Amino acid sequence: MINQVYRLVSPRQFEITYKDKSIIANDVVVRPTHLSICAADQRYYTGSRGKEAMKKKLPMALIHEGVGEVVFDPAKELPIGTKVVMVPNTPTEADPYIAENYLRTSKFRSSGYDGFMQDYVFMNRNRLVELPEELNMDVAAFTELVTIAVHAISRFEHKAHQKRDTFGVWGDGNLGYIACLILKKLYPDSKVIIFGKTDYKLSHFSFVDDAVKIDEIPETLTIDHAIECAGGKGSQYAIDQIIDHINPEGTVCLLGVSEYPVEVNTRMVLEKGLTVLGSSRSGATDFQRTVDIYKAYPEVVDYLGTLVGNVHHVAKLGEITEAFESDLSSSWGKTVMRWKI
Ligand SMILES: NC(=O)C1=CN([C@@H]2O[C@H](COP(=O)(O)OP(=O)(O)OC[C@H]3O[C@@H](n4cnc5c(N)ncnc54)[C@H](OP(=O)(O)O)[C@@H]3O)[C@@H](O)[C@H]2O)C=CC1
Ligand SMILES: O=C(CO)[C@H](O)[C@H](O)COP(=O)(O)O
Ligand SMILES: [Zn+2]
Repeated sequence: MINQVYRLVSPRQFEITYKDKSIIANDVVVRPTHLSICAADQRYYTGSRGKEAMKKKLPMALIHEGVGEVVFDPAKELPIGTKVVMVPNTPTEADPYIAENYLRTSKFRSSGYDGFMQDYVFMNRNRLVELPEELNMDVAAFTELVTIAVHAISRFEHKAHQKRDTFGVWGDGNLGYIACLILKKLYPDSKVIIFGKTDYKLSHFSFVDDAVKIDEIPETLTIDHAIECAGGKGSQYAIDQIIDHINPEGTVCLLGVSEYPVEVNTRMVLEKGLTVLGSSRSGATDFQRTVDIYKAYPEVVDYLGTLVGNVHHVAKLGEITEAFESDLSSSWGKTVMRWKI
């Protein structure tokens, strides 16, 4: 069959490519229904990802956050119409010590390999996690971003000491919101504090124990562990504040992506004996754990609904551009594309 793939060819310019795909292979064929735009997609779309990466990775279909419906399963295990979340990471080997998303051989969709902006996506069945039938699909669209927080917290659980009375999360955007929400569900007795820049954004974090503006942090405020979700230039400032306010032997989870290296006060990292734990992307087990969380705590899905920002009906190429442009000018939440193309 001929599959249409919607690729970014240069900043702000998408083109359609036609790819011949065999449906006799073992792959399950999924029709994407709801896609969501990540900050990483925007760095490619706007060209801010850096010349070298742009040259190396384009042309490429963007989007690694998405859900869809099964249209064909050669093994007939998944009924047609089954709702699934698609795992963008594709490992090519297994390792007993290194998780699939850290293997240098793994392929990650929309970072060098075609993402989900296609008519049909062909996937190994171990890259699909079944979703509850009644799930809000606008929310489900950005499940991958939820898995990022779940993955980082899973790593934290294995590596951090057991005193977990107070968590600090830096970054009053999408990932910060999700990290606070998952922490509050998994550690209901712990205090979760969000540190951000903007009152209007902080007002959305209704479930946290405290919301603090980063220029008004009391000197005496301390936390046991921290998650940094600021990214970009904000990362450096956030890491500095985390190091100032974290208790000795705490764990600092770094999630924000910066295009340029940031400076870290290593002297205080040493003096306080901190563990700095970087996390990137996620794997199939994180997707399963995330869907299990949705099932165990349906209210999590309701809270995630607060993050649904602009919802776009996308039926033609120009409407993809409209969705990306409106995402750039939106101050809160995720942009979802209902994929009708
Ligand atoms: N590690 C991983 O696998 C993943 C990493 N990411 C990365 O995480 C980062 C956040 O993503 P996302 O939440 O979607 O982006 P958002 O832009 O929605 O959130 C970032 C928020 O942090 C705020 N901020 C900036 N500087 C600081 C600071 N010093 N202290 C506290 N808050 C600050 C920003 O405010 P303002 O806009 O006003 O500057 C913004 O509200 C990005 O870099 C993204 O690429 C995303 C997905 C996966
Ligand atoms: O968003 C992400 C995962 O959800 C990662 O930040 C993204 O994969 C980083 O990739 P790139 O190197 O292409 O920016
Ligand atoms: Zn992403």
